Amino acid sequence: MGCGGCRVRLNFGKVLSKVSVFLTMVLIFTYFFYCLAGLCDSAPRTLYSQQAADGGYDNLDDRSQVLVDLRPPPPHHPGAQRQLHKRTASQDALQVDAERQQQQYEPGSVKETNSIPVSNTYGTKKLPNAIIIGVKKGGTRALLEFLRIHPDVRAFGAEPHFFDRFYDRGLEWYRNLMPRTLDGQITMEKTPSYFVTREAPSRVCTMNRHTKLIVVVRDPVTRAVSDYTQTLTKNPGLPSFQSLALKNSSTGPVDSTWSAVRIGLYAKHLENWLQYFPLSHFLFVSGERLVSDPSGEMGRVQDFLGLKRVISDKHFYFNQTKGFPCLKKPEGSSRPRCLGKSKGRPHPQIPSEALQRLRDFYRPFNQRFYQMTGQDFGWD
Ligand SMILES: Nc1ncnc2c1ncn2[C@@H]1O[C@H](COP(=O)(O)OS(=O)(=O)O)[C@@H](OP(=O)(O)O)[C@H]1O
Repeated sequence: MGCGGCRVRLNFGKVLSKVSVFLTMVLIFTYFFYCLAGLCDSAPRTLYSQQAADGGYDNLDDRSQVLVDLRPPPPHHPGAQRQLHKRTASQDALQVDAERQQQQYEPGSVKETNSIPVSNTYGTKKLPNAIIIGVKKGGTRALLEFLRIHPDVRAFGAEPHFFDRFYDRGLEWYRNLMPRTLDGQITMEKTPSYFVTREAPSRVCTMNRHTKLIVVVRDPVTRAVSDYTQTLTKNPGLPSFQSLALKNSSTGPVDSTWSAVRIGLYAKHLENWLQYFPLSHFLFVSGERLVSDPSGEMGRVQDFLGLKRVISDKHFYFNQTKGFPCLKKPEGSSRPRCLGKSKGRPHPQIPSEALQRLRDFYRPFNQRFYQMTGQDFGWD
């Protein structure tokens, strides 16, 4: 009786173990076929947020690159992944800004759907070696986006405003915003207001006196109108350009205290920078030539940065509708793209007399700027 009961329990146990082996096999095969169907590679999506934290936009189209990038980070970065989640509110805000600015690219008529987000957990975050310090409305976004197609350039997408607004947050905060770079790659950012910020030169110099500085300059009169157009878009009730640029209801002298006018006094701002950096540390990019001959201007920029000339004619096409050069293949995309609507927008009509007054006002400052830089930008 006792033996019989034991045998029954033994048989029951054998059946149970066979069933569990069978169920395990079913589970293994199901998972195997599920993976074969490519449905178990959800990792890239979870890691995408990290890539965003990097400030990079590496939406690679090549699926194999995804697998490469999914390898664990190198051993000298054990905490890299965890660290990426430790973000401050301001970093989040900047990221939103970066994404907004990234949307300044127009995907044309077709929505980008085939790019696969991947993370970049390689490399280290470094302080910038080169900064686009100005000028506002000069063409700084175009320059940065053109540079980003170079494999040896990694740039933070938004404007970090470290040397003017957030200096008290410290260099570590700034460094953390930067994308990761590998040996031989350069780190860049652009914040056009640095050029006109009194404290910026000494602060940049304190960070690294070897920093390369790029200034995109544009005819100060057109630049002022462009600046005004941007403010007008945000604030449609703004007084007329001429009433802001000229004192005494447009009858008096030019009002150089108005920021749209003041920013165009390039020689004055450059004097401040030259107290901390020699001229050899600067490259002055012509905003006009960046539009009329982007590859020519990009050649100069690559030489200045010590980069191989990779960006060339074949990367650009002229978009007739936009009226500007656009990229055939911007970073992270296989589709041609132009900068967004806020770049290259139509300017309001300004009375020619007001424009002439401004032209006359700027002439001596422009001449001085040409002398200082050894370059004639042909604005007169
Ligand atoms: N390729 C291309 N596409 C579109 N726009 C281009 C391009 N190259 C230069 N530009 C000129 O860039 C001007 C905006 O300058 P910034 O990017 O420096 O502006 S900002 O300071 O970052 O707001 C912008 O000024 P507006 O024309 O007044 O909109 C453009 O003239």
